[in-house]
Order: sequence, then structure tokens, then C-alpha cells
Amino acid sequence: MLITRRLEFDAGHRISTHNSQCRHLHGHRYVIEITLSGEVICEEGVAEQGMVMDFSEVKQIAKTALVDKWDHAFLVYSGDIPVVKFLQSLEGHKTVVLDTQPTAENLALAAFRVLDEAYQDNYGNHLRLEQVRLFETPNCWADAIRERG
Ligand SMILES: Nc1nc2c(c(=O)[nH]1)N=C([C@H](O)[C@H](O)COP(=O)(O)OP(=O)(O)OP(=O)(O)O)CN2
Ligand SMILES: [Zn+2]
Repeated sequence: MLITRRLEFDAGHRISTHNSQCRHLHGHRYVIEITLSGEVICEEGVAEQGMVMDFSEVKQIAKTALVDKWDHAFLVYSGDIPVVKFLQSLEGHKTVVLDTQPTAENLALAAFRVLDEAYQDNYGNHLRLEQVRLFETPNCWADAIRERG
């Protein structure tokens, strides 16, 4: 069984190597969709009976591990030296330094890695992160998918 939880957050970025608009500092209302697989919990009388994981728990884990850290932050590539220096000069600014350009593809991958560690199988129902879909705009998104093997 697959379940998916959608969350939204705002963040700034730029793609410093881009040859058009995206090299300018700008922001997005990002949407992240987290898809988990697992067996439906059958244990009689537990709060999660009939669920793979309670959607509110899926949300809480995503917020703690990732969304609250990225929300209203500027997501910057460590190689984008002028912007890294500028952000460091702003006292207390919420900045997330990434080791890759903050494209939809790289953000989906980074989110997958963080969230994969965060979701634990507490009920022996083989809970597992399968996919992170990250929308940069309503028309543009990237999917980071668990590799088989
Ligand atoms: N493969 C990718 N291509 C682009 C990315 C990306 O992350 N991966 N990112 C950008 C820019 O950051 C930009 O914000 C997206 O801009 P754009 O293509 O203009 O998207 P819009 O939804 O605003 O465009 P509409 O034409 O208004 O739908 C660029 N490319
Ligand atoms: Zn952008």
C-alpha cells in the first residue's frame, strides 16, 4: 500500500550557473509530496489500526526533519560564493547551504536522503519512503525515487 502526504513551504534560491531568469535571487512556494509504502496496520485497538502511518505523524516527521528547516530559508549552493558570503553577513539569517545547485532535482534528492532516515518502521509493517516529489512551481517538479536492488 502507498500513502502520500503533501506539505508546502516557502524558500528562496537561485541557480548561479543558469543562463536565464533563474540566476537571479528569487523564491518559490514549494510543494513536497512524500510517498511511503507499508502494510496496513491490523493490530486491534491501536490508534493506527487501518493505516500505514497516521497522516499527521507523516506531517510531523517531515516538518521536524526537513520542512521547518527549509521554510523561509534561502537555499544556497556552497559553490555560489558571493551569495553565501552575502547571506553570512546578515545576522541570524535563515540559510541552508547545500552541496549542489538548488534545482528541483537536487532538492528532491536532498529531501529524499533526509526523510529516508527520518521515517522508521515502528509497527513492523515495513514502512519505507518510496518517493519525494518536489514542485518548484505548479508546472515544474522532480521525483526522487527509491532505487531498486
Ligand atoms: N530541470 C530544471 N529546470 C529548471 C529548474 C530546475 O530546478 N530544474 N529551475 C528553474 C528556475 O529555478 C525557475 O524558478 C523555474 O522557472 P520557469 O521554468 O520559468 O517556471 P515557471 O513555472 O515560472 O514557468 P511558466 O512558464 O510560468 O510555467 C528553471 N529551469
Ligand atoms: Zn526558481
